[in-house]
Amino acid sequence: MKYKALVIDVDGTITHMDRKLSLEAAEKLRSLDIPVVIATGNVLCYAKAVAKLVGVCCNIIAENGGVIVDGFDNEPIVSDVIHECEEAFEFLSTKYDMEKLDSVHRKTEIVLRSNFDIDEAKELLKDRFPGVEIIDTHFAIHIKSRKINKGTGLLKMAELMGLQTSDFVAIGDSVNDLEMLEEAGFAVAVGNADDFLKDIADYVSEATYGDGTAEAIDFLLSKGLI
Ligand SMILES: O=C(O)COP(=O)(O)O
Ligand SMILES: [Mg+2]
Repeated sequence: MKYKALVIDVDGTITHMDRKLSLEAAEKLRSLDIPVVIATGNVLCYAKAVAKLVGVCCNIIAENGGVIVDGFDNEPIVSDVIHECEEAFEFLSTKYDMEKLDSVHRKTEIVLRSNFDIDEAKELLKDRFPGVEIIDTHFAIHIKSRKINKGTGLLKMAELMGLQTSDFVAIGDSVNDLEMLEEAGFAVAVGNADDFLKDIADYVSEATYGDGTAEAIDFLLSKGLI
């Protein structure tokens, strides 16, 4: 089977831990003759810049599926899920000294500096705010709605592109990629990925970060899968 598109995470998958872009991964993505969708927990404007500079513009799943756009100048689809996240944040702010990140551009979730006990916060939210989850991507802490994730984002993006989610290869590194990899037709975890992601992947790269993405793309090309 030849997959028709690729959906790829950004931080930890085409960037290193210091968030510097892997030029090798960018080169590989840019050279593909199938559409490449950027899927990230970052905000839309950041994801658009990534897509433009990497040269894979511009089908984007931003804010972990909360914001979706299929074209640089098209109107984004923004999920109306911020309210419960805000309420959960206000509640946690009575317990911890919390710092919001990227709040000016964020429309569907709240991202925080990792300076509080996340496991304790998860317990505090569990019964009070069942519709909200806290996830740690190793790059930031997200208070997000359980209604959306990169998997629901991929479902919507596939519809917009006239494809099935099974037509996609998905590549990721962290907890916020799990649903996307489960939804796609072929799942790739880079070498630095969390173990639970490697457990469900069809291919696990030896190499890490962008080198892992480059390795996976070479593998997929060598097998005629893309
Ligand atoms: O936004 C984050 O926390 C991580 O970003 P990513 O989804 O591109 O890895
Ligand atoms: Mg990531």
